[in-house]
Amino acid sequence: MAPVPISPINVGHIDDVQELRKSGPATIPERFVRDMTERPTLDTAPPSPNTVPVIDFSRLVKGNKEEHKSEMLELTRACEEWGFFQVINHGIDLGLLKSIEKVAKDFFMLPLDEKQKHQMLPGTVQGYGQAFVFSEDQKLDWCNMLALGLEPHFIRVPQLWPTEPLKFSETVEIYSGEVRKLCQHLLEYIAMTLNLRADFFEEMFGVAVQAIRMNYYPPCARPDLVLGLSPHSDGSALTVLQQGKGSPGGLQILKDSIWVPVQPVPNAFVINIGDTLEVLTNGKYKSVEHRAVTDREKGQALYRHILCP
Ligand SMILES: O=C(O)CCC(=O)C(=O)O
Ligand SMILES: [Fe+2]
Repeated sequence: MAPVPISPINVGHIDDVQELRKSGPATIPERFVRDMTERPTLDTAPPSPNTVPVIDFSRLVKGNKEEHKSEMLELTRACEEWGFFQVINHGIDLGLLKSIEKVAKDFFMLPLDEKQKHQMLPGTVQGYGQAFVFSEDQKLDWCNMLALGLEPHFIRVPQLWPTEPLKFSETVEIYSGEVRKLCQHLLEYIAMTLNLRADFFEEMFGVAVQAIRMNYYPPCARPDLVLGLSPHSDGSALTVLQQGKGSPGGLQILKDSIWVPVQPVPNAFVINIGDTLEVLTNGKYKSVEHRAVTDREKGQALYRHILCP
């Protein structure tokens, strides 16, 4: 047993979901079982036109006039009607995408006591564990999380990698730099869809704070009873998600009162508008509620990156 951190918040006993899965895969402890109203319906395929818009980033950057214009219109529609879009042809090296997936997955596959050396303290969102647990009565997510805070100029990645520390830190740092640039460009195009100067947000935010997180949703014998991640909206300006290769999906967004799955597109990033942009645009662009569901057979590691002013 890892030492229980001393904290003024009593969050009760929190089982590690990967360990639960190993010891008694069919038993779902009560704290993970959702109330009827919250349980996911897993078999509802979305009507086909009802899918999250896909933005071809290369057409925004170097498309001809027509291509650029139609992509900008699609971006506007995505921000207004969905609050979510997927970005393809984003220019980030696909090898880097693979590497980040590997380091994330490798971390989650470490023995529990290795991971718990970086245990998250209750009420904080830094380190390994269950984030956002604030009380004993709260239902728990079927998810393990590794949260790494980043600072604007100096990216401080803790040495979390027991065997190859450099590989972990370096990969995360290089990747974060690339994702930051992509976010900045997207914010420029988003500003332009609002008839603002391209550098409007950059000027307003200054050097934005970046935070990164890795989520792992182990397979769950009863995906109908649990949630991988409770419904929420993000407080960020923009959030960037990378769904793992061969991922069973799991991200769902609330659209017209229906939970719509975001079908993974190979090598794409899923981008969503956070509360900050919703407020700044007076609600024209939406920060949409979303959640994650689990899969019976496949686990999924997900890399999440947020940019907040
Ligand atoms: O894991 C997912 O699919 C969603 C993650 C998410 O919404 C978040 O980290 O804020
Ligand atoms: Fe989120």
